[in-house]
Amino acid sequence: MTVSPPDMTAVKLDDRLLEVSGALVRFAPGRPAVDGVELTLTCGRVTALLGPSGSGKSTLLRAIAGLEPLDSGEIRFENHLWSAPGLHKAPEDRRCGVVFQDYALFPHLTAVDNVAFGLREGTKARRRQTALTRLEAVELGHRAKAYPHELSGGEQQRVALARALAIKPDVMLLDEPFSGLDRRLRSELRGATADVLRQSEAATLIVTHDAEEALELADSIALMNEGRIIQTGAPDTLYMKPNSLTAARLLGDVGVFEADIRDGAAHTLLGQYPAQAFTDGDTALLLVRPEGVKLGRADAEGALAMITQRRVSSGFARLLCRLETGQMLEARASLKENHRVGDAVRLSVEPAFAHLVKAEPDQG
Ligand SMILES: Nc1ncnc2c1ncn2[C@@H]1O[C@H](COP(=O)(O)OP(=O)(O)OP(=O)(O)O)[C@@H](O)[C@H]1O
Repeated sequence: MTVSPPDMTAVKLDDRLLEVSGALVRFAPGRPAVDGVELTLTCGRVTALLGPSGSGKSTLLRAIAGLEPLDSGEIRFENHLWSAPGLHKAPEDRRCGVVFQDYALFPHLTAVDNVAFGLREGTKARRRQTALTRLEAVELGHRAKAYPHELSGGEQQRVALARALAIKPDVMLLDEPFSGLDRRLRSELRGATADVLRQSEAATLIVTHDAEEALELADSIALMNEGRIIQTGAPDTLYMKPNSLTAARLLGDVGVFEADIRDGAAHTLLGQYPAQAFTDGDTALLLVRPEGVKLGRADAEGALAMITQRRVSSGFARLLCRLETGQMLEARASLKENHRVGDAVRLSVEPAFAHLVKAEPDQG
């Protein structure tokens, strides 16, 4: 049997980190825009920064790029200090590639000249050749001579990506890079963009407020709320095991049920669930993802409910069900199943899609 040698490149990339610790940015009295953020980005990996509007995502990205000074905390790349109070490495010395929401292409330069703009080394002809290679990497070599206004939104996005990658950055920062594109194009570009970014071996941070986008393209997701990172982890872990109701809601629809912890189990309207991490008397919430809700006939086991709404989504039906207590729970069903509004059903939940979290005073 042949044993492959260890992949030294991967090991080396994993060791190249951008580390944000205790980062705080304050624009005005009151809650800071970025409030003590801890975040690590790894070279060769794509991290999505997901959070609601105003949660501080762009400010954090700008602080990493060197466009916003820190009031406290620090930012280091490979242990070299980039930012700290009173210390600020200039943006052009950080080897950060940045793609802004509006792409910020120069309208008077062709695609290839836009990409060549940031290159400093070599003759003009050499820089153009490098720019062309970068454009080809995003499958736009054939549009090299086009001006931005002659390019579609998706093509402009790829020119901006090629331009940011042209300097072979250590860190790539993208602020809502797909937001100006229609839904179909957005989904097409996501996968391709993530592949290009991984191949670039930069540590990548993509800011988004679209959960589907974050789940689809990232190796890891950092959830941001009110200036803080509230949870980080692999997409599926975060989706299935959020650490709070806020984290769960940032990633998608979730049903919420009070859970009474007794004898090591969580007692809920939807049955009992193991609750090893809790002690008797705790108040917890059972969070249920719609994909895990099973619908049985009215004479089956489970909580009795009535379907109050049926909506067709891409590839499945969303069924809104009202339990006897008046609580609502969303379920997903195949389009071929003949569920109708007014049908009585029994609801049960696949344990893998149910997750207990601590109840917080402001949650409900
Ligand atoms: N230059 C600035 N001066 C004053 N306040 C600012 C400035 N930039 C951002 N803020 C405030 O800081 C907070 C965080 O803003 P930020 O743009 O980082 O959020 P965001 O999560 O990126 O939001 P969105 O998704 O809407 O872009 C907001 O309350 C915003 O109003």
